[in-house]
Amino acid sequence: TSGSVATSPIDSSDDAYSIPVSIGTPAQVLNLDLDTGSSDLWVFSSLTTASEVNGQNIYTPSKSSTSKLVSGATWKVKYGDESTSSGVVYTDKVTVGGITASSQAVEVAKTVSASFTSNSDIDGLIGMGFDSLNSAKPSAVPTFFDNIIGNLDSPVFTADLKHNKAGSYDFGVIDSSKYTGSLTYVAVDTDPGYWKFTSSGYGIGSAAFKSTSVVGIADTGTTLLYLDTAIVKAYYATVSGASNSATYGGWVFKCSATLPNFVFGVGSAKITIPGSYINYSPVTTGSSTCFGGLQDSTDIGINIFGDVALKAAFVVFDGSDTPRLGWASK
Ligand SMILES: CC(C)(C)S(=O)(=O)N[C@@H](Cc1ccccc1)C(=O)N[C@@H](Cc1c[nH]c[nH+]1)C(=O)N[C@@H](CC1CCCCC1)C(O)(O)C(F)(F)C(=O)NCCN1CCOCC1
Repeated sequence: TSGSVATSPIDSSDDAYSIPVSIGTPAQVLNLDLDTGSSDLWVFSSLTTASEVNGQNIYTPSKSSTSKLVSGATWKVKYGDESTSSGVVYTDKVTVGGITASSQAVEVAKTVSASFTSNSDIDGLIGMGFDSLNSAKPSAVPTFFDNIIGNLDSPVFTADLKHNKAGSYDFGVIDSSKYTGSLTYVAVDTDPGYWKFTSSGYGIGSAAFKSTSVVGIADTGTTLLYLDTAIVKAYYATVSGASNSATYGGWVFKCSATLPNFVFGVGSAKITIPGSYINYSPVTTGSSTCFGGLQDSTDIGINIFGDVALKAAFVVFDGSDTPRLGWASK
């Protein structure tokens, strides 16, 4: 089997990309953030503290004839941006892009942190990282991808994220109409559970490409591109008036600045991020100071090829026995 689901940016800054997910019988449709940087499928629910729900769609297990409580199971996740959620676990029928996992662990939130409450565009997450990152106790529960992979024509899902318009996630098929040229594959290190790979270098604008190994994760759940200090400094050295602002917690520049393209290498292939993608957004609405889409990864401790990078490419997440990532331009 194979399937495809449209994914849309939740806002004009492409802060995150959500997909409609059907849960239960009859179907309850929630908009979940497909996140390759984590491995919990969790949802706002009828069990979520009422004061912490603000406009999100909720999953009500008691209204589903196929829901089952997983006795004694609990979960708790904390994300890089310090947001948290926790609760209990049900199993239920989950369908994404026409593909159904008949008994998917659905982690039902009893409590969520303020940043989730304030984001009415996201009703939860569907983690597509490796199972080692799953937070359920006393034992981890499989991801949606893990549950369907055996039924897929090919053990893959692909990401075709776009700037300010709908893209798609496909499951079980690599649609060659969605990219140009050929796919270049790189190995994935699944420790500790991210889609971690080594980029072969970078180029700034028309400057010569610098061959150097850059280890990072392909993370659909992270908005920006986070790389080593040296690369980030070299990039913003070409942007007159750019500075690393303590006030705004990162590199900023005049919104009118012309930004050079940023190229990253994957094996012998090169992915070009248009300079315009590196103008993330004004630091506050209406400001003429803009925050960069490329930021320093030092405080994170790992380089992250987030949506700013991913939306410049077509990416194959290959979950075969030897996991790998395929990259192509588009
Ligand atoms: C808010 C913002 C200025 C636009 S942002 O650029 O910070 N964007 C957020 C995502 C977002 C978009 C829209 C609204 C709200 C939040 C962002 O990029 N957050 C990253 C920032 C980060 C990463 N690392 C350090 N900082 C993050 O936490 N991403 C996680 C998913 C997010 C969580 C908040 C809600 C949206 C989805 C993530 O899963 O991709 C992750 F990989 F970064 C992460 O935290 N993975 C957690 C893995 N743990 C390891 C231990 O076992 C449990 C799982």
